[in-house]
Amino acid sequence: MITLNNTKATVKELNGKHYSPFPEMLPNSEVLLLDEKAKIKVISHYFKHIMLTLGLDLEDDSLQGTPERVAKMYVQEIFRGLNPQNKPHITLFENKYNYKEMLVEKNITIYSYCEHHFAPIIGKAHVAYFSSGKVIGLSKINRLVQYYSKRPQVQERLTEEIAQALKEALQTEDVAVIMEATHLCVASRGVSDVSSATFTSHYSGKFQTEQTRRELFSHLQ
Ligand SMILES: Nc1nc2c(ncn2[C@@H]2O[C@H](COP(=O)(O)OP(=O)(O)OP(=O)(O)O)[C@@H](O)[C@H]2O)c(=O)[nH]1
Ligand SMILES: [Zn+2]
Repeated sequence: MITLNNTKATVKELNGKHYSPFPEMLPNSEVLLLDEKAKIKVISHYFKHIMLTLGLDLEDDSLQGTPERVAKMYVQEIFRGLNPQNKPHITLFENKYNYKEMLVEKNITIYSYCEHHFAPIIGKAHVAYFSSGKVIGLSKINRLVQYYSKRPQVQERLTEEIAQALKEALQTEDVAVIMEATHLCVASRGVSDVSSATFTSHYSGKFQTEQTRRELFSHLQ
């Protein structure tokens, strides 16, 4: 039995490569208390079960480390946006230069994962805003997009979360987010359509007017 950080969580060690019953699920409230190391331990244990259930040979030296590799990848990389401690610190500057026009940060790489299949969502985000007196460090826009992407997502929520975070950071409603992405759960399995893409957008404040949107689209062409 392994005890994790004083929580009631216990997991039974697998007996060699034989399949054992699933360990008891942790309630969500206790999962949140686990630190990264403990989460990696629990996820690798479950992933080992998945591999064994699929009939994979965990004695194989190429597969032996896979449960821990996957667990580390989930916790420290592709789902790191689930940990609020990883939220980027946003640097704001005074708009001393009195820049009044639209700022567009385009072609920000999106690499997210669909929450239904845990398959990649790959695409681009374009973000625009008008300053309300504060200017954001450019790279912080990319970092915010990355942070919300590193979660199991649906594209609609991802678009809204980015828009909301920018509004809070910049203290303005004048924000637009446009996203175009390919969902590998649509392309590589199921309906297997490799050419379709999904387009989502959020327009608020000044971006609700036709003229401002036209200007934004002209920058994106
Ligand atoms: N709205 C929305 N749907 C998504 C997104 N990513 C994946 N999906 C869809 O989520 C749906 C899940 O539907 P289910 O019927 O439960 O899953 P499924 O049986 O695997 O469906 P198929 O993909 O059609 O084989 C699928 O239609 C996916 O295409 C997203 O970002 N937004
Ligand atoms: Zn999916």
